[in-house]
Amino acid sequence: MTVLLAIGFILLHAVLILLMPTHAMAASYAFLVTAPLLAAASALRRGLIAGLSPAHGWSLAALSLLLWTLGMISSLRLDLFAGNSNEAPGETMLLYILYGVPISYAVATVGAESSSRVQRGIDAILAISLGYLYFALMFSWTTLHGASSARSAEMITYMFDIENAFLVVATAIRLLAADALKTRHLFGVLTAFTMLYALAAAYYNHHVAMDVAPNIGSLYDLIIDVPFLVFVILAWRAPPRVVQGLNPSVALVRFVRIGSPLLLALSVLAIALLLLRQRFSLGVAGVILAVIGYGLRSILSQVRQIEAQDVLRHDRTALTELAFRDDLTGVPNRRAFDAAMEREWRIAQRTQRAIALLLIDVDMFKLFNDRYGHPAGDACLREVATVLRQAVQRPADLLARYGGEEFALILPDTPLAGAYEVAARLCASVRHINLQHGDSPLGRVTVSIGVASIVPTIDTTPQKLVASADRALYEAKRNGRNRVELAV
Ligand SMILES: Nc1nc2c(ncn2[C@@H]2O[C@H](COP(=O)(O)OP(=O)(O)OP(=O)(O)O)[C@@H](O)[C@H]2O)c(=O)[nH]1
Repeated sequence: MTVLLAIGFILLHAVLILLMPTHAMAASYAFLVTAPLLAAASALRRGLIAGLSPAHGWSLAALSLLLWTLGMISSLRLDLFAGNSNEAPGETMLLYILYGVPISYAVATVGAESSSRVQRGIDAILAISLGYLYFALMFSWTTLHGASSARSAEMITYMFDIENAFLVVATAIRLLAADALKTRHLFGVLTAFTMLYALAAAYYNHHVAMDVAPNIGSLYDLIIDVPFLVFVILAWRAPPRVVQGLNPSVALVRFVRIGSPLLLALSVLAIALLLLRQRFSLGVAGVILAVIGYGLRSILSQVRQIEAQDVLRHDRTALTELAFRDDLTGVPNRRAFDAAMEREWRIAQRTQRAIALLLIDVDMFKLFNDRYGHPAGDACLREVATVLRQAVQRPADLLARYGGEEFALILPDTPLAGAYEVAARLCASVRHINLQHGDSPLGRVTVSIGVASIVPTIDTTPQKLVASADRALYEAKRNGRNRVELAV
């Protein structure tokens, strides 16, 4: 439907030029102003549909198109009401040039790394400076009344060529590296538009305006309608399949995401360098601004990267903590026990010092659960863990929940006698909290502890230490519970 309307638009444009030869200029201007206005309206509409981040890009596209429309209106005013005869009046040329600034800003900022306010502020300052430098460069070749010579008019045409080529490359790179469909749609439309516009403008500026038809009102004007109408058609519909199917490589996406904010600084630098010959101090100021803008942006990017790394490191530490901690009791879990045992065993092997292991089991815990319920059982385990943790004194000792109602304590550099002392203290500590247990002979919660200690040799393993402590624990249970037994 939009395609048919666009064809109708062009046909009507042609028919009116042919039917009204005396008013061809006015008739043609009406179409040349309407076409970019329609494109701006369709960009705004798409922005409203797309929502947030790309909306900002669509609004910038609309602003670009409006600036271009103003350029055409300015040309209309001069041609129809001021009897202009110069091809390159400054005001009109400037508006055409400024049209590229919002698109450049969109290329630099949409979906890019510039999410902080300061970064966006720097981008905005650079974009405005870019506009001002364009302005200065433009008025070094022309005045409000027009270019002083054919050479100056030609220079302005080249400036358009450079700007248009730059916009094609910039939008195409963003299209190729857009990972989100909405961003891809935005830059897909902008790439198609800037390409067609660059071709149309180059043909019109170099061939039509210079040689065959210097004034508006010829059939050549239809060429100018085309890019804007294509913009309307593409922005009106949902993204076509070819755009949906693009699948950029992660490396390219990252490169462009990080690099695109630098585009503005580089553009300011390029225009400032061009200005150096005509307006030296302004050119130098532009170069300095570009360098400072680039530097500040890089610093801010690095600050954000370091912040992100800090958050990651913090999260990783928290995750590791979680992975090695028992949820219920807060003491290290079985995984942490295994790692610690491995580590301490190797140290003991190297130093030839004894390593002791205590296996601590809550007595008649099944009956406790049955009588008081599972939640009360959980609370009991938490309390026992707290008491055990408090009773462990050396920093190198590691208390862990071994499984179920069983805890384990690794005591590096501890012979059997010392380990027995610790076990007896733990046993007494649990008894002294006086946690009621109606089905236990003592009427309160107690623990049994099996103790083993080994000086590791070539043919012993940590598993042997665990098995010895386990046998001792079994003995403690068999001998009446609430007691410590040593492995023989
Ligand atoms: N509430 C609670 N109970 C648990 C948890 N883990 C294991 N248990 C229970 O602990 C009980 C252990 O029972 P048993 O292995 O028969 O040992 P016991 O009843 O303590 O008997 P003895 O060890 O011979 O004194 C089982 O009923 C398990 O369901 C836990 O995280 N919370």
